[in-house]
Amino acid sequence: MSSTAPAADATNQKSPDTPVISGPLDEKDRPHRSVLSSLGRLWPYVKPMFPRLILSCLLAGGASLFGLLFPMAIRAIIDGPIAHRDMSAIWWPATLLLVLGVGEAVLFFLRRIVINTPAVRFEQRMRDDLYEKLQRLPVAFHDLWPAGQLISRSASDLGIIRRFVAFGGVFLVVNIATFVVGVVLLLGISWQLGLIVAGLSIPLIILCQVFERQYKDLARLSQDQAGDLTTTVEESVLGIRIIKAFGRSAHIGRRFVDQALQLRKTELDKARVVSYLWAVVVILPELALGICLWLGIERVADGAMTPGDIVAFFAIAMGMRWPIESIGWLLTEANNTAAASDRYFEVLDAPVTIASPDRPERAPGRAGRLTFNDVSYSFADAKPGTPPLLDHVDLDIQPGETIAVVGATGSGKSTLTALVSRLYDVTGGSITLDGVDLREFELADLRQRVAMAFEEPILFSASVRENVLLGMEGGTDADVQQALSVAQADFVLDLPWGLDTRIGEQGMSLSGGQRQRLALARAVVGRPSVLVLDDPLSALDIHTEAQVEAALRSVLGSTTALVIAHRASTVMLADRVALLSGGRITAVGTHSELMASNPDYRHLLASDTPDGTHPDRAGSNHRTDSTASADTSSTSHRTATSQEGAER
Ligand SMILES: Nc1ncnc2c1ncn2[C@@H]1O[C@H](COP(=O)(O)OP(=O)(O)OP(=O)(O)O)[C@@H](O)[C@H]1O
Repeated sequence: MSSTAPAADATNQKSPDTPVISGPLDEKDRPHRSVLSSLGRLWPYVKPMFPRLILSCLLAGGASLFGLLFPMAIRAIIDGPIAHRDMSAIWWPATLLLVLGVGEAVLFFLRRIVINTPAVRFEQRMRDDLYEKLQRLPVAFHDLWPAGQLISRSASDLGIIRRFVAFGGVFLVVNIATFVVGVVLLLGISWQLGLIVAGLSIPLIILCQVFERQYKDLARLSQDQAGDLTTTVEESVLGIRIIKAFGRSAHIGRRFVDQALQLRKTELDKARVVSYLWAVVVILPELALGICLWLGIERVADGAMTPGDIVAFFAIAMGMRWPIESIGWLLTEANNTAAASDRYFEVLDAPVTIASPDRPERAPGRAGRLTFNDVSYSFADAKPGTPPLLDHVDLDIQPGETIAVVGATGSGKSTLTALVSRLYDVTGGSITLDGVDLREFELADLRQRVAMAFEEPILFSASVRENVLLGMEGGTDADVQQALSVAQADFVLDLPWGLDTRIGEQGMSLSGGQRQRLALARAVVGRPSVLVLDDPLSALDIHTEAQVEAALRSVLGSTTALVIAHRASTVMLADRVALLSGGRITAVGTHSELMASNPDYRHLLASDTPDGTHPDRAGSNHRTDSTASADTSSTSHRTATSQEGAER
């Protein structure tokens, strides 16, 4: 056995360099970043489109400059042909006006053309990276993150970021540049009046800093609240049957309304802060222009300025109003984008704690000996000091052997089986497959060797064939049909379009038992070395279960299997049974040995007939003994709950 796998501590005391998986952080736990630093993190995505962004800035800047030069042409008309009553000289400033007007429109049009495609690609690359990261992040991450938070990050947040990078950011740069160029032009016309307008920048800078401090937190809060709202909508859509069956629409509706009201309050707080900013941003230029008008008229009267000067000055100053006023709105967008960027990178920065090793083991063959060596496991969010859920578990499963894991509800059976395909990694000890630590396999390779079927069968919005193969390379219709036959799921061949019938969400409705059998077919289709069955037959009636088990035996004869069993009928599939109790495997033996010798096991699998035989199984040719096929006392509960969840 290779020994390069990392040794892990069996307790919940994490070493300082263990990457920690956490859910969305509270505000107090988040690192504080300035808006610039949050926006700066977008650079790797912005970089490929940077030349286009520069071009876009130049085009928008050129258009704004044309706008600013407009008044200069008017000044030339007033102080030239009009003042000298010489209309023959009007043609060139008039032509200039026309060129400037058409040029401004053409440049704005070109700017849009130049930036549209790269902006859409930019958003797509960010979304692809987020999706790819979500696929690589371990199940422990997804356990802790509400789906709505992830959906909102990959949808609305990315829209906010794209709009700012392609539009808001460009105009923030262009409008600041327009302000600077405008001030230079004004200083050229009259340095005294120009200084008054230039002085605007001082209160504006102070104001922006105060605004940033107040607004960014609110922007973040509102995006988080929108994520929570998305989670509520998602849960109520997925759980609509439960909500309706319990008549809880009003209750869930109230929860939604409460959250929506919180979001509304935050949006109103944002609007309040923005309105203060806007009020000042709009008033400041008006004040400056008022002062300039008063002084300007005096200067024209004194002959220090021509009428053309004053008209040009005010036309330029008026042209600068929008760039100044829009700074308020653009700062709002910058803050929204910074908050969205923080939210995006929180997911991208999350550690991928379960990954392929640098030099994976390429052990051939499929003997399938599965060994748990002193395995411990604690959930990442378990309180420090709580005992591990699994504690020093030792179990050796021979190639081709089927072991049933039996234990009380919540004893850790599902967690134990999830360790086999590294949905979670052991926190102590190791699991080996044919002597190789699971952490030394390439993940894709491991998950080809180990297949799982869960009690809650998830089907995707796709055809039967796609659901069974789930991307398995080289899978043929013959493979699918064989797997369907093992899982007793041939019923799909009678569906309207056979293997092409769309099922899953928005597809053909299937019953819970039918879905479980399809999920089982998915598990067996790849002929894995190890099959992990997490109570995948719980929704089947006993007759169908017996048929599936009979068909499964042909597969299990050559496949190592770990089967979670809640009822004796499922235990019947196994060669041996392992009892999980208090985090440990406390007994291993055949069903009859444990029934005879272990009171805990007897208690868990208590028979429902006086002689221990199930009425439907007595006399059948299953591997059985006098106590074998009885359903457990917990069966009715399990079946009820699984039907509640699974039957459609
Ligand atoms: N992601 C998680 N984070 C923290 N605790 C968890 C998580 N998932 C499960 N648990 C807890 O771990 C314990 C074992 O859960 P597990 O699903 O493995 O039990 P089980 O034996 O399969 O139960 P059942 O028979 O009801 O399916 C439970 O107490 C459960 O609440």
